[in-house]
Amino acid sequence: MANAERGETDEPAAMRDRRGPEQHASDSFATELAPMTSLGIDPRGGWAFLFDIDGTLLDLADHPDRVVVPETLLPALRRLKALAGGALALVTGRGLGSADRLFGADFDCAGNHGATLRLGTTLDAVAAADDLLLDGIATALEPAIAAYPGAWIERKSHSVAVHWRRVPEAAGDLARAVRIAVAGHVRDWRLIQGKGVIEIARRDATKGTAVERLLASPGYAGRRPFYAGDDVTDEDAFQAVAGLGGVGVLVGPPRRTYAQYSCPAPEVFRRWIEALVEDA
Ligand SMILES: O=P(O)(O)OC[C@H]1O[C@H](O[C@H]2O[C@H](CO)[C@@H](O)[C@H](O)[C@H]2O)[C@H](O)[C@@H](O)[C@@H]1O
Ligand SMILES: [Mg+2]
Repeated sequence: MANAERGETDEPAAMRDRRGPEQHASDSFATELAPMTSLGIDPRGGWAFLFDIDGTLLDLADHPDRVVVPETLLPALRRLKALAGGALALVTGRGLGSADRLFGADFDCAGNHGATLRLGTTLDAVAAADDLLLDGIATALEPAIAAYPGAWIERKSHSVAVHWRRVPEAAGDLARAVRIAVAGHVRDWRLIQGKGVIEIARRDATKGTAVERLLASPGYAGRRPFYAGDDVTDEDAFQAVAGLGGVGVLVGPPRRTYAQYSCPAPEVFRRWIEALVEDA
């Protein structure tokens, strides 16, 4: 992926955040991934299936509201959920409402990069929101955004995301503006440089903590996690899943990752899910 799309660096932001001075970027990263086709998964075999949304289940689009949920995907996910005894959850950077608009509220969902969790109909706000701070940051960013028509701010319950997918040349300036806006708050807030976006998110909630929380929840506890994701924020989840004896699949072009398996594209991943439930 181009630097402009990720921001200014190829190094996963989630990694930079976590790494202490004594560690090196290559620690624990896989250098070669096994193809996902070499994975033998029995959907009834005690797995908990955890899927990222954008770039994993769904192809990326130029705006989060313009993604398409292929009509074969929902029935396949429902069937997989049934085969897995209900242990299927979405783990996304989107807010819960945004995820539910795409998938219905049929699936458990960890939203906002781990800051929120909905299990069935039970909403568990894992982390406290800080509306005052996030509103202030969003307001402070408005002039920088206005300089680049096509860039925009997504204000979520627990984060602010600045999108530049439509104006990749804005990546450097906008990332800089976000760093400045968040400068006095880095003790509690971190930056996630994703695909065409930079997000301000809580430090105490990640997709890794979401995985751990899910796997400690009724219906998931005692199962082996299977996690598929595509972006830097999924690295926290891959690491958590590895620690729980599970399997991580990186969807998209190979890169340094804590996942052990690879899948070239969301379309291939969807076909894998469909074949898995058809064969079961
Ligand atoms: O964790 P995910 O489920 O992968 O969600 C990550 C972010 O997804 C959305 O933005 C990304 O997808 C958009 C639609 O394809 C795309 O236009 C944008 O450039 C991507 O960054 C969503 O808007 C964010 O809130 C999520 O954090
Ligand atoms: Mg993703």
